[in-house]
Amino acid sequence: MSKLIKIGTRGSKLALWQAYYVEELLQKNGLETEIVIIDTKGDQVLDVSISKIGSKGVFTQELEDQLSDGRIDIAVHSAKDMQSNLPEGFEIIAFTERETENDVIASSKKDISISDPSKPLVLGTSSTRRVATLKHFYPHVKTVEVRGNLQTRIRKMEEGLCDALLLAYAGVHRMGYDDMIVEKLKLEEFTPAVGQGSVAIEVSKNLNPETRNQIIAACNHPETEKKLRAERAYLRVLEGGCSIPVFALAKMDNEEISLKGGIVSLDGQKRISIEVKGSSEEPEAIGEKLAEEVFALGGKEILDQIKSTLNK
Ligand SMILES: NCc1[nH]cc(CCC(=O)O)c1CC(=O)O
Repeated sequence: MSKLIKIGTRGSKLALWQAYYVEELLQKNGLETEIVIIDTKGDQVLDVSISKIGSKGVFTQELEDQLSDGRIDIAVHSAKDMQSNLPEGFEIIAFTERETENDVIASSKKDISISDPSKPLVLGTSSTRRVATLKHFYPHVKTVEVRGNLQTRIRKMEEGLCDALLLAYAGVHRMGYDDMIVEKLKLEEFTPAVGQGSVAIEVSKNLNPETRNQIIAACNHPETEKKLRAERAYLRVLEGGCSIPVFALAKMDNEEISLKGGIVSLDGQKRISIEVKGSSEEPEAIGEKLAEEVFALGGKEILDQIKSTLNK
């Protein structure tokens, strides 16, 4: 008999969607499940920007505490929100099949365009990558910081804080707000954050091997896993979490991975974006090669400058 799998998740609607999605994958494979909702620091502190709370583990710490003592067996997260280096004793064992990776503009208004400088536009976002990318490609667009879950952000937009929101397609789609999408942004400009669109399953390294294998068989999407390993290796070299404006997107064709990625300075002045290729047998090596080449082109200076600004 297989054991009951306790799925730990944050309580936001998007987090719950992810938990139910994973639950369904597990149940389809004959596993029994239970969902445990856990409150995290990132959910409680809504008035301080994430980059100021300290990016490390604001959304993951409490889930890891419960993984350690066995109150939950797996923690479900947006892959994008996972630090590139997990604390000792934890590992990601599965990445679910990736959703469309693009960023999108979502609004209740219809006449929104980011490429027409004659139309003033205020976009709500709290991502340094999105703000810096806008400054680089669309300097006429103004931004305002909007935090909170998707529902809260939409409410703030409708109250007039901004004209539209800049969000991941995956989240908007999962929450059923497709009809608010006014523009799907180009991957070449708004290259997504590492991991965007996939759901990651984190466990304690003490999880019993049989359960571990059952979870992998039920939930892991091997192509997504290889792509995200390449992307995450890039992020690991840069020691960045989701608060640093770096980006990377892997594509896989047969057994070859091409990884496009780079970094953009906070003021949008400098942006490096390149592509490297390699064998999907060694995805991490591709991510490391990307980091090396980005650094060689001046990325290290941009990164150091970003880190010193964010740590002030
Ligand atoms: N940083 C918050 C976050 N984490 C994951 C998603 C969306 C779903 C995903 O990318 O998997 C979002 C919202 C957003 O960026 O618009």
